[in-house]
Amino acid sequence: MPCQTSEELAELVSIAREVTKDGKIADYIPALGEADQGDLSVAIYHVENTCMSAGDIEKSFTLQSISKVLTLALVLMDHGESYVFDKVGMEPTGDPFNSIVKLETHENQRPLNPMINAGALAVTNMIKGSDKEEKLSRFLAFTKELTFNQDIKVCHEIASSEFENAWLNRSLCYFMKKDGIIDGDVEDLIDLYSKQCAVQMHSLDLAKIGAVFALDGKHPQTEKQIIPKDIARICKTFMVTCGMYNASGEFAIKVGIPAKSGVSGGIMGIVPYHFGIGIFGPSLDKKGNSIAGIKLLHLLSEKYELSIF
Ligand SMILES: NC(=O)CC[C@H](N)C(=O)O
Repeated sequence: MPCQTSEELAELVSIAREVTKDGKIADYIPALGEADQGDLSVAIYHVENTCMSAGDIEKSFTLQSISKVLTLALVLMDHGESYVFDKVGMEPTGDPFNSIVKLETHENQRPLNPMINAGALAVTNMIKGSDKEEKLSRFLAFTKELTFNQDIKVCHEIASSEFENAWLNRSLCYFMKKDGIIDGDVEDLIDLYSKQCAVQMHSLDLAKIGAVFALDGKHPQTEKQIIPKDIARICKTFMVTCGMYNASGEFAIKVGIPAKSGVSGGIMGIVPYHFGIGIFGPSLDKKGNSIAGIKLLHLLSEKYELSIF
């Protein structure tokens, strides 16, 4: 079904686009640095299978940290709650997403939650599969099912760019290996994680994944229960408490919807039982969230009273 561009949505995008100049594109993964600072797109996918979009919707982007929600859902389905939360905690952190400090100073060596890099790497390590290829293909199959789009693939340029520069993520892995949180080959894990983060899509695909979570794990198009309701609930709760990194508290107050962002500038938002939101705006604020994406969600939430609180 083709999207209809709503004028109202386009107007909000043009207001939000103004702040793109105040942010910065992430370049610690060099290939991400090629994005256009002024880009902003949004798609809204309603659970009744209608959608609206505005802005640069033809632009694709990589999931980056948004993929952490999907791998969490997958490993919870693979192993169940107690296995997963034995290795990764449930508490938010005031530290940046890639911080290593709590692994050493926290009394329990588990990473604090699955939305920071340490926790996400531990989660990726738990994906079932005989080797990294099988694990990646299971993750891709899951993403294709969620988006109902068989064309979803990994952007190998961005995956390699991350792999070649992931020194801090490697450090997190070796630290966790010492404590028995992860096992296996660290290079294989970094390869798999870099590829998972480099899965590429459009705002509409992301909005559709949001719609699946909005329906407690049921796909709006196929009506198949892709994620068990309880697991969808756990993922949404983490999105509220940790989804916007160490800006999650302020975001919960100002916007008030479960959301997850990535350093590519993507944000997935969920308005329970109504719709999923997919945003792409690569200009980031100081905490690594899409600066115009947050502005746009703020405008949408105020105008349509979207806060769940
Ligand atoms: N915040 C993010 O989106 C981080 C994801 C990125 N791939 C990393 O590990 O650094």
